[in-house]
Amino acid sequence: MATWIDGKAQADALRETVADAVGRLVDQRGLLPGLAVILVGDDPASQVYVRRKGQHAREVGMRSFEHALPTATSQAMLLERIAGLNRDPRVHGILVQLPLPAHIDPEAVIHAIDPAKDVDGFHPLNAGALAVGGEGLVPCTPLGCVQLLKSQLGELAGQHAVVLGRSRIVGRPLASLLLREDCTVTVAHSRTPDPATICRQGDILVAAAGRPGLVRDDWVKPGATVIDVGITRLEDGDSRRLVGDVDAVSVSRVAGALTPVPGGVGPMTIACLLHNTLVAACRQLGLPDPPPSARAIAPRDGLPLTHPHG
Ligand SMILES: Nc1nc2c(c(=O)[nH]1)N[C@@H](CN(C=O)c1ccc(C(=O)N[C@@H](CCC(=O)O)C(=O)O)cc1)CN2
Repeated sequence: MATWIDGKAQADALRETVADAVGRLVDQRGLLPGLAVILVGDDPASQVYVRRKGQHAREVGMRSFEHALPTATSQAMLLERIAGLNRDPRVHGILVQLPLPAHIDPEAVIHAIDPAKDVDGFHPLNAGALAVGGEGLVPCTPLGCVQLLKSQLGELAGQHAVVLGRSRIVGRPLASLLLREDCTVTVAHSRTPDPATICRQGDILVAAAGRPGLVRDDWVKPGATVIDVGITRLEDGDSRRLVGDVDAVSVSRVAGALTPVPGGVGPMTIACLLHNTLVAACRQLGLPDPPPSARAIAPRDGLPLTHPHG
């Protein structure tokens, strides 16, 4: 039976570390990191995530700037808002919540954000830096996945990691990050023939395909560490539930360890956003990067065998 990797507990620990570092920055340097989050439209899930980002930013002692814009906002108006935030010295991190309404080109929006404030790590300068092993800002979900893997396995060097999915937000940057950790990396995607056979070769398997329940027990190498990035809302009459890309019931019988949905990668995404905002603030002021979170990446043991969040 697999061990559950508790992303919520890891995210709590990372937020505490960020809060300590923010406290030191305020006390010793008089610097208050600021995070600006822009939401266009009224997608209910995005509203939840944006509200949580603002709330968690305030809880770790940062300044939070929340910009809720109507669905009809034009691309030009959005770009103007971003230009204002790029100029604002109180703002060290800028994020535009995705997805955007169909009339707005996400590429144009991502390009408009100052790369030094791009705490999502999506700007081509940051994506390029990650691809060539340079110093940029790293997308939050892949960063969270690597922290969860390190919490479980310690050293990742030499592990064969299979990443299922090649999106710009998760699959591609995660493959680069895992290479940086000296893993052997295979990326499988929607055009890969026989993905089950490829996935079954992974000591680490990250499912980021956006297809609920795709990964079943016969896709998983016995004892593998499985990270489930998928979050799909299923509604069945009055009942609603969140499901991942992994069929947790069958996979938990084969895997060595597995992240739950909810309570796995999702909470780490927001905690890593706060970490990125802290890093961005330090860099903009010419200060050294804060040390990586010892508490959040220390291997843990004694984890429960039951699903940690019900
Ligand atoms: N600009 C961005 N847009 C989006 C990103 C992103 O990283 N940057 N990622 C996702 C949404 N997202 C953060 O924005 C996100 C998704 C899920 C969670 C989370 O904590 N999920 C919980 C379940 C919460 C629920 O009840 O719905 C969990 O998995 O336990 C946090 C952040 C797309 N857009």
